[in-house]
Order: sequence, then structure tokens, then C-alpha cells
Amino acid sequence: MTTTFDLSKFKGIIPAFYACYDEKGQISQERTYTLCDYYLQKQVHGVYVGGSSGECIYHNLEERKAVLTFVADRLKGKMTLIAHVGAPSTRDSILLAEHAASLGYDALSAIPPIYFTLPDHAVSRYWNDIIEATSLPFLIYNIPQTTGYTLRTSLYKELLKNKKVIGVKNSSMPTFDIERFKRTGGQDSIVFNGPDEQFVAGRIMGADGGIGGTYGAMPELFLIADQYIEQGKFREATQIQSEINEIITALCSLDGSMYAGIKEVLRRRGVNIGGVRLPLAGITVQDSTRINEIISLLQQAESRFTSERNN
Ligand SMILES: CC(=O)N[C@@H]([C@@H](O)[C@H](O)[C@H](O)CO)[C@@H](O)CC(=O)C(=O)O
Repeated sequence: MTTTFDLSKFKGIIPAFYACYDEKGQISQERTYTLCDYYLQKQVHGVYVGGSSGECIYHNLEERKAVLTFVADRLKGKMTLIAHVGAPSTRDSILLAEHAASLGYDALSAIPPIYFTLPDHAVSRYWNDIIEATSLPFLIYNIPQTTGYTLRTSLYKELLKNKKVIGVKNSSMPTFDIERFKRTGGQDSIVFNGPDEQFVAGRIMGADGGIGGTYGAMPELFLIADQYIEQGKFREATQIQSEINEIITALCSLDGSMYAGIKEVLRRRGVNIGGVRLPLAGITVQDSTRINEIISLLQQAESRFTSERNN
């Protein structure tokens, strides 16, 4: 596969951007800018806007367009911007794709169609219809645990015949899938690791970078893990992954949703982006103490690994 796109921007640590709400639960322009500024300050390599962590599934078309607009206002030209445009209908996905292209996004991405189980040829047509709507490069989003659809390497190979397909954001759990997708696409393609719990393993198996839903709570830790991988320091990278996994495990054991927990961690650390939209569960009274413990874990890991890196 040869590509005409500059793939160097599709690497590193790319947080999946969170939905930012005001006190009434409406999309907040001001708080979206707050999250953009936080990521700029943390020096992540890009953001993935409007995906699972962005609660896209609970937003209407106008809200999704607004989020894409606010992020581009603040971050265009400052880091890589990837727009997730997957929606229940091809029509809405295309409208989002056209909107993202008009805002200067660097790439598009989409989950497969949801709700009805569709055959490969219909899924393939869905992705290709989105791809044909703009001139932007496209990243397939494989996330079988939420969509019920598994991308097979045979279909991936077919999709790669479209030169605008630059790779896959893979959220399936086996890191074997990452190796297979990288092998299928070759060095001239991109694979992003999805499961944050195995970021280091995914990178070692061939992922070029990661797009993740927990990066926002601990961008420094993922940036250091990524740097260790680049330097071939696999033992250090594995140690930091283990600390990251303590934090993810704690976040996933809250009564409220993991995203509610992450947003509360951010709020207590000075970045208020509101709560989560129903039916996602907000944090409970019991969660409040656990969140203090999560912040302690974060502080310990941040101080340990930032000082180790600086030595
Ligand atoms: C199933 C799921 O939500 N996976 C997350 C992970 O980052 C996940 O939150 C993390 O590994 C914790 O389990 C990402 O792959 C999703 C993502 O990048 C997105 O928000 O689009």
C-alpha cells in the first residue's frame, strides 16, 4: 500500500475527547475550550473528537457538529484533529464528515453501522460512502465490544484498496489483532491501540500510537509510556502500564460510569467539564471517597515517573 497522505501526524498519544457540559447538561462551548486548553498544555499529539468517550451516541446532529466546531476553533493547526463521524444512518455520517472537512480536520473515522446486524458488503458500503464524501484520510474504528461487529483482516484488506483508508483504530482486546492489522496494511498504514489497559503491549505489537478514553485523566503517564517505547525501554514502559492499570481498575469499579469518575477527577484538579449525560450514571456519594484515592494514585504515579524520566 502506498499513501499520498502525511502519516507522521497520526502517531503518539491522542486522547478521545470528552463531552463537555454546562450545569444544565447542555454542550458547553466554554468548557469544551477548557478541555482543549488542558490538552494543549499537556502537549498531547492530537485529539479524537466525538467518539465513544465523547458520548456521541447521546448527541443529536447539531450537538455533534457544535463539538467539532468548538474543538477546531481552539486547536486547529496546533495538534492532529481526528473527527469521529459514525452515526446510525449513512446520511448523518456524511453530513458530519462534510462538516469536519469544512473545519479543516486532519482525518475522519467511524464505527461500523450499529443496531441492525449488517453483512460485510453493507458495512463496507457504509464506510466507503463516508470516505467518498470528502478528500480526507479515513481511519476505520474497530470496537466489537460495543458495536457487535468485528472487522476481519480480509475485509480490512479490501477496504485498504481505497487509498483514503490510512489505517484502523483498534479497540478489540487481543493485541494479536493489532499485529494482524499492521501486517495487512504494511508500514505505510497506521494502527492505533484502543484498550488503554494494554497500551504498551499494543505498541510493542505494532501500534503506531494510541487513542484512548482514560488518557484525559493521566496524559503525562501515557506520554511517558509512549516515550519509553520509542526509546526501547520496555521494562520501564511495563512498570508505568501497571500503575496506569491500577488507576483504570479503580475508575472502572466506581458505581458511576468511568467517564463520570474521570470528569470528577478532572474537576477536583481544576478542569471542570461537567458531568455525563443520562443514561450514563453519575458518581455516587460512595464514589466521592474512592475518587480521592484515585487522585492519590495518580499523584504518586505522576511524581514517580516524571522524576524517573528527568533523571
Ligand atoms: C470500549 C472503550 O470505551 N474503549 C476505549 C478505551 O479507551 C477504554 O475506555 C479504556 O481502555 C478503559 O477500559 C477507547 O477505545 C474508546 C475511544 O477511544 C473512544 O472514545 O472513541
